[in-house]
Amino acid sequence: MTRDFDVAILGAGSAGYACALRAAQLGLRVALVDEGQVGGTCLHRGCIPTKAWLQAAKVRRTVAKAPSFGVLASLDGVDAAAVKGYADSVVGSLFKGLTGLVASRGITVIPERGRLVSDDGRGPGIETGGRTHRAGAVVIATGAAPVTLGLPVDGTRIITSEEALRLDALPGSAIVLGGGVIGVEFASMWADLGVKVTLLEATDRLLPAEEPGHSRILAKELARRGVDVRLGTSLTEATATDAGVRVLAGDAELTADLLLVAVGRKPSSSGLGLEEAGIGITATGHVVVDERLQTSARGVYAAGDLVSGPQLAHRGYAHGIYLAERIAQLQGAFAGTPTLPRDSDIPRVTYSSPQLASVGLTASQAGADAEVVDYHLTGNGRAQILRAPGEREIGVVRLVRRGGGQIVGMHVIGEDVSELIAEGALLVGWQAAPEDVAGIVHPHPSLGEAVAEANWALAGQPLHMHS
Ligand SMILES: Cc1cc2nc3c(=O)[nH]c(=O)nc-3n(C[C@H](O)[C@H](O)[C@H](O)COP(=O)(O)OP(=O)(O)OC[C@H]3O[C@@H](n4cnc5c(N)ncnc54)[C@H](O)[C@@H]3O)c2cc1C
Ligand SMILES: NC(=O)c1ccc[n+]([C@@H]2O[C@H](COP(=O)([O-])OP(=O)(O)OC[C@H]3O[C@@H](n4cnc5c(N)ncnc54)[C@H](O)[C@@H]3O)[C@@H](O)[C@H]2O)c1
Repeated sequence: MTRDFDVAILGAGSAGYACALRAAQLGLRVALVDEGQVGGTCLHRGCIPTKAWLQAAKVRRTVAKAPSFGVLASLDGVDAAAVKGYADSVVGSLFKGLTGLVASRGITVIPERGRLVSDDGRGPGIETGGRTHRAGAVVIATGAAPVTLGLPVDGTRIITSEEALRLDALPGSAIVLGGGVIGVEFASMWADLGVKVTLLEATDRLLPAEEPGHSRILAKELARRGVDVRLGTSLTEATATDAGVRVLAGDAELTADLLLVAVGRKPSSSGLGLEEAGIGITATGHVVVDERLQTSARGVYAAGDLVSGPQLAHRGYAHGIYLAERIAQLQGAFAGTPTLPRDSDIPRVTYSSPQLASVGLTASQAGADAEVVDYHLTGNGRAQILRAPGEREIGVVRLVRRGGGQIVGMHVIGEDVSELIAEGALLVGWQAAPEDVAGIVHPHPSLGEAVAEANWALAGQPLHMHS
């Protein structure tokens, strides 16, 4: 039977393009269909541009406190158009590299809107512009889009993260709706760039999935930098006005130049032909899959933000790589063992100031026999060097161990601590016990020593820590 491709992928974001790259590497003939640009949300409208804006915010904060390090500098302001230019240049350079890589692996990119076509005996397919591309397997990876709660999003006064990243002038004031990852990153970044920010969160804490103590530290730290953090506050009405936006939230009426709506992202699963193919979609819009990411339609799989669980780029990569190997295995092109990581082993980072990073279980999720160690970065030489003199050190590394056995969680908060979580992912993913890793030497002075110190404490041999 002649098929156009071994695998056809709908959506070229983190999940889709990772699947394409790995499948091509394994010798499969691959089609990658996307109506937008290869790289998807993360590269063009998500991870990369937000982190570039956060870096600009950090530079401004650093310049503002330069004199306390003995360096004389003056802060003249922020040129938002130039910051956007810098963010665009980072995206552009990564995009160039990615498109070159995709081309070098012989992947056929189809730059069109597509939809699933059921298996008619020749395999499932993707239809684009009246043409059907049949394949041995189809991967659906169409991602997610902002939830707007029916608010009148106009892209100017009432916006989502998509428009926020395209601003070439900063607002004087902003209301951020939602104290999840997007809300917290924008609130932190805008506050550091000089915007007056009000942050509204419906639950009683920011970043509800993180350790409660770390949520409290974050809220306090944002408030210290001028963010008006309002917890337990839902918005009831938002109206764009000539001057900006008017918002009713709880008993308060608030005004600002703009409102950023950041209350979650809904899977983009409708209008793709999935229901017609008999594929289950949950009330939240997630595609129903089994433990191998297979849908109920033969030869059709789903990956990334479409699948219930943390909406993270690196989870998308892991799904894509797994599916490429699984499909290649079924087609006789891969002899290895494809492994799909558990969602609980996937690390998360919020790149605000301070940063929060975590992997595995929180202390309360670990249960009654959990042992917890908090190593405060006040005892860490590198942390002391990084913070401005006179500033209070608020960083903490928390390790959670279950019943005298393996480490099941690591949760950190502090400046520049995001890179530490890769070690946490190794500890949790390899089910290490503190005694197993107590002999691993960490460089001095480094933030990583805080992880070693927490491990030593759990192994009953704390060094720079009172027992
Ligand atoms: C502001 C923001 C910041 C973020 N920061 C981070 C971060 O720092 N770290 C992190 O891990 N995650 C971050 N994320 C989340 C991350 O971007 C997503 O988890 C990731 O992009 C999901 O990948 P995906 O492949 O599932 O979907 P996407 O990347 O959304 O890709 C889906 C692709 O499908 C295409 N598509 C959809 N429908 C069709 C169709 N019918 N036909 C053709 N093409 C179609 C779209 O054009 C898109 O390119 C952030 C998200 C946002 C919004
Ligand atoms: N650094 C990163 O990894 C990163 C950065 C940005 C986005 N993302 C991903 O994008 C996804 C979407 O981010 P998000 O922040 O939009 O969603 P989220 O689910 O992380 O947070 C949404 C927040 O909005 C609150 N909320 C909901 N309705 C509300 C209302 N009516 N009033 C006030 N608050 C309300 C929720 O309680 C929650 O805290 C996340 O799941 C995340 O995984 C990741």
